[in-house]
Amino acid sequence: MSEPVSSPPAIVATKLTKRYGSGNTEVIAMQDASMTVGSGEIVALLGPSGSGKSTFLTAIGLINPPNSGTIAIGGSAVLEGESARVNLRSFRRRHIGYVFQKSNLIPFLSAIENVQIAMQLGGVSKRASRKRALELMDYLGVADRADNLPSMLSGGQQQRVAVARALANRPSVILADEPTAALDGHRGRQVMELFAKVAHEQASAVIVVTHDHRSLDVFDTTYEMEDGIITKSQHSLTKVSQ
Ligand SMILES: Nc1ncnc2c1ncn2[C@@H]1O[C@H](COP(=O)(O)OP(=O)(O)OP(=O)(O)O)[C@@H](O)[C@H]1O
Repeated sequence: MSEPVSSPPAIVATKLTKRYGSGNTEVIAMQDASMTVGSGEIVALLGPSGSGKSTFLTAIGLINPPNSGTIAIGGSAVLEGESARVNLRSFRRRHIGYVFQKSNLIPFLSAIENVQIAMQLGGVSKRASRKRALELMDYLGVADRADNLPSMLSGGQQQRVAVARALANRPSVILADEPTAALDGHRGRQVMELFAKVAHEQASAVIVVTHDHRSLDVFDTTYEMEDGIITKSQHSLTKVSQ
């Protein structure tokens, strides 16, 4: 009998290093940062302000390449240092859902159009994209604001629309940078639980940068970042060994 073929981890980041500036103003924002995330795994990345969390996440999101190190997604080498091995824009659109600290919605499109456009750019019809957008917005409690412009929504509502947009294409990788900062405790918890559900049910790999220690129980693994260096935290070691 043949052995089952095991699929490669969804994300393998190896020894990522990023410097900003040079000479006196040089900052090493990330140093030899490595992380492997499996399909269906949800990971928290904690750490003080300025420790390099956004630098790491934007590197994995193919937005802000590292100076050195490699990133493989779904078993394919995508970035080797600053060199792209794929067309980053189309790869990002197909495989990565990103939630920024600020919602970054397109101001002249309605909330639902902001979610739909992510799907329509990939060839999904207007009708099908509207149906999925409404389902996601309903789940996130913003369906009643579907036809409003972002400027008519609260910060928390805008962020929930941004989460719906990130999930729209069922990406294999979801990256979220403090997605619950603008939400109250209850909504924040719901969003974290939604990410966990998406990870476990759609087999997406999810990395969430968070300061919210109240929701750490939803994560499979927890990493900490300090002065650009990433380590696996005791919390996740305890959880794995339970
Ligand atoms: N574009 C940039 N130019 C110069 N330095 C930068 C730039 N972006 C980030 N840095 C520096 O790199 C370091 C890491 O920043 P980063 O934003 O990754 O940290 P962070 O952990 O995400 O912080 P926060 O929790 O406050 O968002 C900091 O010292 C920051 O000042």
